Amino acid sequence: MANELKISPSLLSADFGNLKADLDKINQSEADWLHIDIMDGVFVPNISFGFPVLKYVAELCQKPLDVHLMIVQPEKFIKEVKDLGTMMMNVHFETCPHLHRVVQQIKEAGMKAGVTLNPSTPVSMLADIITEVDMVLLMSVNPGFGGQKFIPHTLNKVKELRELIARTGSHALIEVDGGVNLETGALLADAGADVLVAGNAVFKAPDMIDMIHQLKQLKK
Ligand SMILES: O=C(CO)[C@@H](O)[C@H](O)COP(=O)(O)O
Ligand SMILES: [Co+2]
Repeated sequence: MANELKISPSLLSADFGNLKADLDKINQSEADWLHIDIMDGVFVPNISFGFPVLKYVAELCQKPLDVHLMIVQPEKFIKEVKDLGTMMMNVHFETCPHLHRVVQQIKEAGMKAGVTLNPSTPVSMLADIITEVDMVLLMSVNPGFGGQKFIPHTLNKVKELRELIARTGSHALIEVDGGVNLETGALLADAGADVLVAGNAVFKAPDMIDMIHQLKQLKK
């Protein structure tokens, strides 16, 4: 269904001692994508996983990969991201002084291009690029860690972005990342989000597959 809410579980909250078991569950679930957070300890105060580990994840995961790069100069890694078989490459607005060029490079490499905004970056900063991007990823926490509390102002940003997309005829999807659970997810779906990223809510749930099913039921 074109209008269905998409769910992208965030690998950062997986059990890395049992990664294969968690990925098997994702494969069996109604998850639409797998969200992968790459951090460099420079743009954000944390380091996550690199390409040797992700190569293994990509081999095991049957869902399209939604890669979120929290690194400086993300354009240096377009080839490595593409080689994982990535569907959507998300770069941060705050790390790309030449954002238009980076978006074109991602698309030329054969991936969809997403642009991510930190909580303090206004939606209006995307006015001149919105028709070029496939997705906008709104951070609803400050990036760097899973398990943080949802920032409610994100709901206003989703509505504002929905208006910008309608006004410009952009086809961009709206994805939201950080502190998403059944409660905040319902509010986001209502505000107009297309894709919800959920880390702790999915991977720490007693029944991951059922939690993904419940998130999928939230209506846009
Ligand atoms: O990009 C990030 C954090 O920087 C996210 O993708 C988190 O991994 C989401 O985790 P939860 O807030 O849903 O636990
Ligand atoms: Co993320």
